[in-house]
Amino acid sequence: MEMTLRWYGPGYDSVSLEQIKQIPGVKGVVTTLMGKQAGEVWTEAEILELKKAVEDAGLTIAGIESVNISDDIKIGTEKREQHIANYIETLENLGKAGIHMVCYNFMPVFDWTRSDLARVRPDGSTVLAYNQDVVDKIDPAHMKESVEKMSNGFVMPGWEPERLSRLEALFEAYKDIDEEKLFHNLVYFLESIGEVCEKYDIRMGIHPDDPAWPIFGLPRIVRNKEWIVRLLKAVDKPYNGITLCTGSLGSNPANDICDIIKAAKGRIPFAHVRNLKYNSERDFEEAAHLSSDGSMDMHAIMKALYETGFDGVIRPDHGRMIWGEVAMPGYGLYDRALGAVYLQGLWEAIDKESGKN
Ligand SMILES: O=C(O)[C@@H](O)[C@@H](O)[C@H](O)[C@H](O)CO
Ligand SMILES: [Fe+2]
Repeated sequence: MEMTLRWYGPGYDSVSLEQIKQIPGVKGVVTTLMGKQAGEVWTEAEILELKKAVEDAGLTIAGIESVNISDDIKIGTEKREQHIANYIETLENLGKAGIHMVCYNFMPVFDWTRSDLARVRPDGSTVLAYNQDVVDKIDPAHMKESVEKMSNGFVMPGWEPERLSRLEALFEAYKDIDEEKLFHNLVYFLESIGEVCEKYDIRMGIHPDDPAWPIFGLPRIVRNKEWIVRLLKAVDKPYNGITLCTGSLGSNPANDICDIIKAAKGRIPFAHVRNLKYNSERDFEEAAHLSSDGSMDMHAIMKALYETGFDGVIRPDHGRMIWGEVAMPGYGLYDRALGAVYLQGLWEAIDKESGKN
């Protein structure tokens, strides 16, 4: 496994590459071109510039998180073909630059959703949290204002101002899209990019929906073992894989993460490993990565990855805000660094005890 940290790119991240380089065991980052709108081409020159910035700091680009998919592709509008052609060109340019892992998601309109970006935990840290009752009261048309107030002035992934100002039109465009249509459009997209992925040995990792159930009346499909297995079978090629995100899949306690890891064996190019604390059926909050701080068994998760031969890119996911750090919610340095080292500690122990090494 290759331990990394997510880095948002020059000008977008409060964490520097120099800081990331000092986290033990972290040799690479997963990054993106933040300024790009979904549907646009990433040129070779832009990719090489990003690559140079990372490599000049002594790190590597282990993969891209994310090359976002436009709503036109998800809905299947007449702009879909052009956007897919642009996506293929982007993959070609990434492949030429030696980048072989790409994360994306297929959530309509929103990326991840939380009701609280700074809930205070008993230890005084603040975390992202989700409460269904609060979300049920949010009028999606006014979400722009609420999110802007909550995000400390940072741009949140998937919640870019450009997208939020088109909410009403977007909801309208999705009105006939149910789970089956969305799934069909996802398969269509994956089939269309097969050739370029195979040519450049690019492994695509779809990120699960977060939380793992439909919200605001919009369909969400990458949310449990059944859908994941169905998707892996529908395009049964090594390039079609998943980003195993424990926090997203784990938002639904009915999801057995270790079982999903086993079911997706060999098809997990990327893993996001973090812990959550369930407070009730309708409320969860993020926790430190350490098992005892939340509700998940991180040792069992790392062991399932180990035992299924996981050889992909991995990163800690959302961290708590601790020690007075001011950063994009979930993406400070300190708690993610603790997470990266803890996960490597688990892996080292599992590896040594396996007797294989
Ligand atoms: O929850 C997060 O912050 C990330 O895991 C997602 O934003 C993820 O990058 C996207 O869904 C993948 O496209
Ligand atoms: Fe994730």
